[in-house]
Formats: sequence, C-alpha cells, structure tokens
Amino acid sequence: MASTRTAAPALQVEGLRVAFGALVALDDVSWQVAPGEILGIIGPNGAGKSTCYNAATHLVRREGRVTLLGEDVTDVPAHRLAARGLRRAFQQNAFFGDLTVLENMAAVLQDERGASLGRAVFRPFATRRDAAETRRAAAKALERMGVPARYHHAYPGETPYGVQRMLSIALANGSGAKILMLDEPAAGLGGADMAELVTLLQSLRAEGMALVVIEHHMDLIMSVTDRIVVLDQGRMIASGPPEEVRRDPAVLEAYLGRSA
Ligand SMILES: Nc1ncnc2c1ncn2[C@@H]1O[C@H](COP(=O)(O)OP(=O)(O)OP(=O)(O)O)[C@@H](O)[C@H]1O
Repeated sequence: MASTRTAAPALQVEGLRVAFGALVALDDVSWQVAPGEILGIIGPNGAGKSTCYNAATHLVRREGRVTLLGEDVTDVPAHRLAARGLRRAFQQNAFFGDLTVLENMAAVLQDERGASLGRAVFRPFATRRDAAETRRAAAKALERMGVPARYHHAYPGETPYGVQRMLSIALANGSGAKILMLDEPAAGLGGADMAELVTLLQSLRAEGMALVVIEHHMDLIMSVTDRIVVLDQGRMIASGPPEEVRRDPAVLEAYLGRSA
C-alpha cells in the first residue's frame, strides 16, 4: 500500500479558497490522492471539510486548481466530472424508495450508458437484451460494493441501515469510479457494519481506486487511511500518515484534544 505513494495523483487540488461573503470557509488548501490510496480529511465541525469536497467537485465558486488524472479540470462543470471518473457519495443516503435495490443500481448504470430512444424504438429486442445485461451488471456491482444478493429485490427502506449505506456508496460508484469521495460513510453504523465498511474500503483500494474520506469516526480514519489532511477554520493545520497526525500537537490542540 505504501508503494502507491509515488504514483501520479488521481486527484490533486491546489490553493483552494472559498469565501461565503466575509467568511473564508477554505483558505489555501492543497492535497492529492493517488490510485490505490485512501486519504482522510478530518477536522472539527465547521472546519471546511464539506466545502473542500464542494470545491474539488466544482459545486461552489472557488479559487485554485483541480487536476483529475493528469488533466486540468478546474473549469469543468460538476456534472461532467462523474463521466471522467470522479464520483462522490453524500452524507445522506440517496436512492429511489419506490425502486428495488437492484432497480436502483440498474437505473444508475442505464443512465451512465445513456439509454437511446432510437434504439428502443427500432431495435426492441436489442433493448430487451441490454436491459437483461444491465440487470446482471447491476447485481455484480452491488455484490462488489457489499450489498448481498438477498437484498437485491427488496426496497431500500426495507433493508438494514448498514445495507442502505453500502447501497448509497454503490450508487455513487456506478459502473466504477477512479476516484471516490465519501462524506461520513460510517455515520450511524454499528460494529459489524463498520467492519464491512473497512473491508470494502480496503478492497477498493487494493483494486487501485483512489478514495477520499471525510469522517468523524476516529478509529475508522486512523485504521484505514494512508494519509490524513487536518482542517481547522478553513486552513490545513497538518497532513501526513495517521501515526504522525495522531501525535501532532496542533492537531491535538485543535481537534483531537477538544474531542477527547
Ligand atoms: N453555503 C454556505 N453559505 C454560507 N456559509 C457556509 C455555506 N456552507 C458552509 N458555510 C460555512 O463554512 C464553514 C465550513 O463549513 P463546512 O460545512 O465545510 O464544515 P465541515 O467541516 O464540513 O463541518 P461539519 O463537520 O459540521 O459537517 C462553516 O462556518 C459553515 O457555516
């Protein structure tokens, strides 16, 4: 896992700055994440973590530069970044409640492929075959992301909370992110679900995905990340491997000390 640190960054942000009127929510924030690496972003409430995600994915007006897989995407609009491999799962679970788990996943894959009306009208058999293929791909994508087959035909609201979290991550990942940004994936999870989340993150890393994780759950962050960026009042006060960050006096004072 340490060997990937010299790899070219999958995602790099440089000098990000976001202001909401007089409030500077993010100031001169720079970090990068490589394929096969998990970067954690931590900091107290209001430190600027979500704003940092919004700035990286162009959901907010900002200064700075963003490079995705070697290409400058600073001016690329948010909705185009997903197609380039940068995907993001939000804090709240997001799915269609009136579609089954499998149908939710299939809808995302279908959307990615761009369902063609012309194909549906003129080649109905091909369209039916496509639909069957999409369902098979959806089942595979769900299993890969830790949503077992026994839940595929249930409605999301009927499944345990841990399954709903995994489903949200699976839907964000779609057919496969190169960089996946997760916002508090462990929120509300108990012990067994937490262990499954750790296993999932580790297996995605092993497959070469770059992951960025905002998380308040310190045990998870310290055990699963390769490097951590610490924000406080919009500024980066530390960055480095978990064992270094854990001992950093500025971090202890600004964050860990306060929460201990
Ligand atoms: N749209 C907005 N308009 C005005 N201020 C905002 C806006 N979004 C965030 N802020 C402010 O920017 C600062 C950073 O907020 P942000 O949500 O990024 O912090 P955070 O570290 O994600 O916090 P939390 O851990 O509580 O989710 C806060 O002071 C917040 O009130």
